[in-house]
Amino acid sequence: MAATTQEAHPVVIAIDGPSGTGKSSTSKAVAARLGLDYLDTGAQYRAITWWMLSGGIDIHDPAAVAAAASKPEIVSGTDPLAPAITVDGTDVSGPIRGQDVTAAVSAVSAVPEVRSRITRLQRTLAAGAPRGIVAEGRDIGTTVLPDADLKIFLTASPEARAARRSNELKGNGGTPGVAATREALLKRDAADSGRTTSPLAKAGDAIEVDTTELTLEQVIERVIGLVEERKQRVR
Ligand SMILES: Nc1ncnc2c1ncn2[C@@H]1O[C@H](COP(=O)(O)OP(=O)(O)O)[C@@H](O)[C@H]1O
Ligand SMILES: Nc1ccn([C@H]2C[C@H](O)[C@@H](COP(=O)(O)OP(=O)(O)O)O2)c(=O)n1
Repeated sequence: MAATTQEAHPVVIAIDGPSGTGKSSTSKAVAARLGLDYLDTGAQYRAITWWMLSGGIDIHDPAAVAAAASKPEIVSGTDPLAPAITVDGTDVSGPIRGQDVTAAVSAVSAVPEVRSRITRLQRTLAAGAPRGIVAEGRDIGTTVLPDADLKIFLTASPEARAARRSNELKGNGGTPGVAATREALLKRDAADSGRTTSPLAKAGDAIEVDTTELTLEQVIERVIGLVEERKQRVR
């Protein structure tokens, strides 16, 4: 009998959760170690928000945001070792992390026309990833890639998340304290979980990993372990 050759099918991993749970760090490392593409969907929502703020669009007017949603060209690089994002050809990877964008992104990303545009981009990138992709965000497992091979939902206590973010902002020259950072995170969680279209939510078939007491390396190993387990099961 002729030996059958099995083409490896691209693996799709969805990692969701609130801010500061470790989605970006974990997803980048998992993608790099497994040779997969990486997609930071939060960076795309931040990029369109940056463009709206730069153009003077009133981000609290959903009709104005919806009318402009299809205008900017957003291009995401998917190399986990060199994530890149441009808007109309301009590299915005620095400016999208600013406090102004962080404060405005939940309002912009709640607008259905923004979500449908960005979701389309995300699905195109995932479908074109030759070996597969690790995509991270808020609605990847529920809406963007509901057929993902593995869905992870990261959580952590508000205190741990605020301490991590505050530390990171300090490293970038900012000075917000842990208490202020905690309040801002909880406000964004509430907005992202409470919106009507595709809110932040754990998919029914997602595996929850509480990262509060885990090091980043432990979280990465846990996710890679779950990918391996999943592969064994489908073999
Ligand atoms: N398990 C962990 N323990 C301690 N710090 C972590 C852990 N995971 C991530 N971090 C740090 O916390 C900060 C936020 O992580 P990040 O991956 O950006 O989270 P998210 O993408 O969920 O907002 C980063 O500075 C990162 O290095
Ligand atoms: N799939 C996604 C990803 C992000 N968003 C929105 C909601 C989030 O508050 C912002 C920013 O996401 P981002 O992942 O960059 O935020 P953090 O770095 O975790 O603080 O974008 C979304 O609505 N859907």
